[in-house]
Amino acid sequence: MATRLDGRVVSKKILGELKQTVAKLAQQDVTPTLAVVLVGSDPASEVYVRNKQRRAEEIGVRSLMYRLPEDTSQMTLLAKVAELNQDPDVDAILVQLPLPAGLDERAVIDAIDPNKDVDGFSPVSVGRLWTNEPTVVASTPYGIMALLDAYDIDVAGQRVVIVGRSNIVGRPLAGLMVNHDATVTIAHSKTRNLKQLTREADILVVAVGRPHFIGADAVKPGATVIDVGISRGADGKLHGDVDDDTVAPIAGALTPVPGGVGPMTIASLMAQTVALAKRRLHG
Ligand SMILES: Nc1nc(=O)c2c([nH]1)NC[C@@H]1CN(c3ccc(C(=O)N[C@@H](CCC(=O)O)C(=O)O)cc3)C=[N+]21
Repeated sequence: MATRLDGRVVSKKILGELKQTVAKLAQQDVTPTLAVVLVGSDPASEVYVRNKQRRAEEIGVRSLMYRLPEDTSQMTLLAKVAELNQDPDVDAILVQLPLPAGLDERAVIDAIDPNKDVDGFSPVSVGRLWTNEPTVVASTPYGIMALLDAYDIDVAGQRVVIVGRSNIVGRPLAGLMVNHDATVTIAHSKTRNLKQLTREADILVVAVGRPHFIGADAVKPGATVIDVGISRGADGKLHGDVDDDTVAPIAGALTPVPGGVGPMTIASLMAQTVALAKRRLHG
């Protein structure tokens, strides 16, 4: 039976440490402040927003939430971003993705001050990631690396297959994995013989957003399987992309959904918000 990579336990520990850091910053009159913009409503974003508000409160990070209506114009959204860029009390800005159809995601991301871009989506941050320089990185990939590290799963020299090439998970995770000496393949919807490929993975990461997409026949026995998917089923429950019932008995390690990558994403977002706030002290 696979070891359960418990994101709740690991994130709790990280958040506990952050709470102490935040308390120290408070003595220097710094309150790390995260501004979140959610346009319309996306189910995965709603889960994220709810949980991060809760965690921010627990550790003393100020979280400002801006809910804009589904029919918000590009101009209004850009004006909101500009306002947050200029606000000296705001350390970190996060615009929830995906944006409703009709809004230009790239233009919005490019409008965020790279020094406040806590998702690491700005071209500057992406460039730094791929040249292996210190930078803010997307919270989900950051959280996955932290989770593997907590369980002493070393990625160096391992064959990593990432299914999904999104800017928020697949691509940045590939960069981090390469920086940590893994051998990385990114698979996607056009990949041929996907199963054959995923069966070669020592570490398989799945981020496609389709429940039960990966079954036992797509996993090498003993492999580490990271399930990034999160969809709400007709039963109202959250489901990942991996078929837990068949994969858990053969995998070496597996992240549950919920309770795996999700909580790690939040802890990583908090860690990077605090890191951005620390720059107020050192410039
Ligand atoms: N700019 C941007 N950055 C993101 O990182 C981003 C985004 N937009 N849009 C939406 C997705 C989705 N996402 C989640 C993060 C945590 C949970 C999470 O807390 N999951 C809990 C759910 C627990 C529950 O409520 O039952 C868990 O898996 O245990 C879920 C989803 C971040 N995303």
